[in-house]
Amino acid sequence: MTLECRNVVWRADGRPIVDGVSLSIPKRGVIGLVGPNGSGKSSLLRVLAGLRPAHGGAVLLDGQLLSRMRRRQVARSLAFVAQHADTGTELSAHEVVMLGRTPHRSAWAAWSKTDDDAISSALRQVKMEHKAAQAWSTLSGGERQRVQIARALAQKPELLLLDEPTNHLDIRHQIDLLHLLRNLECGTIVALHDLDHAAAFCDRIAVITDGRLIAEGTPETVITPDMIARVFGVEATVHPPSGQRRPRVSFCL
Ligand SMILES: Nc1ncnc2c1ncn2[C@@H]1O[C@H](COP(=O)(O)OP(=O)(O)OP(=O)(O)O)[C@@H](O)[C@H]1O
Repeated sequence: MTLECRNVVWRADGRPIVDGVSLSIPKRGVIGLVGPNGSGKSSLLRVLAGLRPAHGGAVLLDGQLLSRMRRRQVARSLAFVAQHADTGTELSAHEVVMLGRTPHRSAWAAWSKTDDDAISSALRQVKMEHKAAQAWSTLSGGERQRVQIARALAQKPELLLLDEPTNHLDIRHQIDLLHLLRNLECGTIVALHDLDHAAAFCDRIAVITDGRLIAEGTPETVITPDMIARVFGVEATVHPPSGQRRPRVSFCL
């Protein structure tokens, strides 16, 4: 299954926030979406997830217009983890992850072993089994983030869209999560601020600024001093650590 947007435009208050973006998310591999604050990353991900209707262009899921598909059908294929995902405060962590099974269940179906296995596996993947019974409202920011990722994994998506999933996580959990994403058997697009993480874990990098996609390619071709200066206005050098291929950024502070 692939997700593709063609010349997509999304406006707010008449202003183009996503401005003619064309991008393909293949069925395997991780695309890192990078760009400055307010450049349109979250807006693009929401349009790709079908949560905001595009004002121009088209979003296609396996060649079909996403806007014509039923929400449930979309949710069986595609999971989205928002930047500040919240949920009912009365729920436990386990119950939040159970929500991920909703697209696969009918209202009258009994809870199945497949559902249970998907939830246990998702909690295990984000290392949150030990907190499964704890109330959502009492979890830390990083724990909530990991539970939301488990909810998306329990959905068993073929495509996963994540908006800055590492932003509440300590460095150990950031690295664990990025390894996890890289090893998933689904196509993934992930908005990231850390250029080194994007370079180290993503197969391709898409750069967005002022709502426009200005570069897309392998980390080696995209993460360059010129791009960093042009897009972020920061001077940097870029070298792979010895014996490695992927770029590593040093900012001139
Ligand atoms: N519903 C809306 N109404 C008005 N402006 C909006 C709306 N949604 C987004 N914007 C504006 O669009 C721009 C892009 O926002 P978006 O959240 O997509 O950026 P981002 O690249 O994800 O930023 P960040 O890195 O800070 O999370 C911002 O200037 C934001 O204020």
